[in-house]
Amino acid sequence: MPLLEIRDLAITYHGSRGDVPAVRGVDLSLDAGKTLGVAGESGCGKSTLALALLRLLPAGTTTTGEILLDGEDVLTMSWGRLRAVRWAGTSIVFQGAMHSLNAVHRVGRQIAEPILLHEKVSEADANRRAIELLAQVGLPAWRARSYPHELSGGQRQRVMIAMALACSPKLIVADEATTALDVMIQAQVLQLIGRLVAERDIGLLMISHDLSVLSDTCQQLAVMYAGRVVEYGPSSEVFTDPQHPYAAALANAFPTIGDVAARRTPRGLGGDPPDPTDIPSGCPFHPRCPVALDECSSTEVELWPAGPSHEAACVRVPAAGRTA
Ligand SMILES: Nc1ncnc2c1ncn2[C@@H]1O[C@H](COP(=O)(O)OP(=O)(O)OP(=O)(O)O)[C@@H](O)[C@H]1O
Repeated sequence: MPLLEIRDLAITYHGSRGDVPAVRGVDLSLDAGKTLGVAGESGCGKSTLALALLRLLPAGTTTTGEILLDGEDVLTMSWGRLRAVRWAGTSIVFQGAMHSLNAVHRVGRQIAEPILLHEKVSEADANRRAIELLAQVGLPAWRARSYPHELSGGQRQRVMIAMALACSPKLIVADEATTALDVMIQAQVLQLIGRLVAERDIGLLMISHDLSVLSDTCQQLAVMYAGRVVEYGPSSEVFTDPQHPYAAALANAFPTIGDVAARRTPRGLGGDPPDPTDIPSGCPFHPRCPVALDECSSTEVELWPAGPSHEAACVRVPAAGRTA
């Protein structure tokens, strides 16, 4: 059984602009100890998906489908069970640790807090665990007495990772967890996350607009556009041989180390993603697609096989791969 199985997930906000279908029929799965990256431009529904995994969406949002964590549906479990799942089952690392950490408490205390809340341990034991966790993310014990403003951005993000690990979760969701950091620190923090999840057999669902960052860290990649997954498969294939024109554009939108070394300019992605209250008919990417066919403005295709374990939702994927 997969650690996480998302089935036909659809999420609609009901806001002042009317209904916003932010996630539309997403299926994803992740095994324990494996890493899955979810990529896409701003507004494609990545954070909405992440928040749904812990039922953190605003009240009144409509969510249908299933989010099975070890076979148990997060969307229908009791509040008591959900409290236990938050931290001990799934924990989230957000972008911008300064806003997620409490400015008036020392970071050691903030790491010890979820341990005290979820486990029957003494304060001294929780503090000892906090110091061990700091060591695991590369921070010395004396840092436990620091306040968030006394740390650098990279150190704060390490504290967030220590907090996320505090109650030994089965799944970590990292939502743009390294985006605000400079490139060198980002690489260090990504390496740290990768090592810790591998050592502890934790599933990692990592969200970023940057496909190249995800392809370095994750084994599987899902590319989202206008609330749907448009390509899904092994990282190496999706990044180096994308089948959907949007995934291809995204893969080209960021410079690789090779591009930087050769001073090549990556191709930009023209236009903007659609307003989710007014998604174009057919394939939602067709107005921006450089290789759109006539049928793309009327037909929205489902994901279909583009390889043995690779799927893409594009009419141009060779017919041999199609199941229907
Ligand atoms: N509380 C809300 N009420 C109404 N609409 C919302 C709400 N939160 C998000 N949305 C809309 O849902 C869509 C998806 O937003 P979401 O934050 O999931 O995208 P994203 O891919 O994570 O973008 P970003 O990378 O900018 O965070 C966007 O169009 C956004 O405006």
